[in-house]
Amino acid sequence: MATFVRSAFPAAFRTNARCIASIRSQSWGPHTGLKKVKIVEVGPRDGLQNEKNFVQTDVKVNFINKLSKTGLKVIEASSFVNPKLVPQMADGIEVMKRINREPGVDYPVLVPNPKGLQNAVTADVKDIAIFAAASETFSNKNINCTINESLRRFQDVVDMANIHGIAVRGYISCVVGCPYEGDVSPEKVSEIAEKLYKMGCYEISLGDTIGVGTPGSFSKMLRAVKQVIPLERIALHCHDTYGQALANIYSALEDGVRIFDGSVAGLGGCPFAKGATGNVATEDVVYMLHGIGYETGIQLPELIKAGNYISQHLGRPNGSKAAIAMTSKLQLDQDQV
Ligand SMILES: CC(C)(COP(=O)([O-])OP(=O)([O-])OC[C@H]1O[C@@H](n2cnc3c(N)ncnc32)[C@H](O)[C@@H]1OP(=O)([O-])[O-])[C@@H](O)C(=O)NCCC(=O)NCCSC(=O)C[C@@](C)(O)CC(=O)[O-]
Repeated sequence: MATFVRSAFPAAFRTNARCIASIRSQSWGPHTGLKKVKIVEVGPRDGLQNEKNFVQTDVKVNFINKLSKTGLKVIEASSFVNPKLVPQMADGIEVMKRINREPGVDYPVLVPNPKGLQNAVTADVKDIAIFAAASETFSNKNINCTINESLRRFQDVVDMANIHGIAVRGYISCVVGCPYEGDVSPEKVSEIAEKLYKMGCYEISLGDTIGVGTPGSFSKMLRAVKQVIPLERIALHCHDTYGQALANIYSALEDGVRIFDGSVAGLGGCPFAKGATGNVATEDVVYMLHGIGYETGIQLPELIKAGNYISQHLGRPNGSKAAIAMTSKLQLDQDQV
């Protein structure tokens, strides 16, 4: 298992003054000797952004409030993007103003540009995520600019975020495959990961946007990324289009990754990646991790209740196999939620 050697990285990487991430300083790497995993719940943002029918703000707020009671420490709550392109997230400021923010829980929102950052400041957001891609075509379709142009914009966003004491997470989409360009090279991913990390992102989430990855392609990609950023700053963001997400997460665990994104009930999809299905269901990830002996701090029955709540509102069955099995086993009747 590869372990990050701090001295291999320039001092500027370790003590980047622009990185507000001292408040995110908890270390998740295997070097800690602890079997701890951090879960980043993206259901309220990635899970809902592609829903055709508008989910009422009240429902979004209740959903996030329920997630806040599960032991999750990070809940990605919304995105501050062009509402004409992603109308489902148009109420992001309202959502952020109305949720009960639990102490010790972070509620990041996606921010693509300075305008989104201004909205984040208005909504008293403390944590944002910028989102780049490892494929030029996807970058253009998703955020209407080249990869290089997006990195320039993100630098402005990070600089503004630093002024306001807002921490910044970084995403990279299409880390193993692109819906338009096919295979993506590990070197391209590591190049962008390094730039986002140098910019001051406290964590880099590697997104398999269309869920095509396997443990084989993930392992090659991770090997490249681990050369340029500390292992404990790497997160994985798996979609389950090809049913590979849990296998990919298990394999990444073996490679030392300890931060995983998930979306309760397996909700999700990207409006700019046709055919991509939902994220890996957080309930399934937590069930697997607890089974192996990892601590997540999450109470699985409460998480299942939150997933059942939103599934009920969307009018479809919960997409998590663990949730379906445990709902009937624990008699978590949806009427109770
Ligand atoms: C990036 C932009 C904004 C560029 O959009 P643009 O068209 O290049 O920007 P613009 O500056 O020309 O503005 C166009 C209009 O958008 C407005 N606008 C501009 N910015 C904002 C903003 N922040 N908030 C609110 N409004 C905004 C702006 O005011 C203007 O309004 P108009 O004059 O037409 O009325 C646009 O392309 C966009 O919003 N794209 C949506 C991207 C998105 O949300 N994608 C889905 C999330 S990414 C994802 O799901 C992948 C991930 C993270 O989960 C990981 C993975 O799985 O791979």
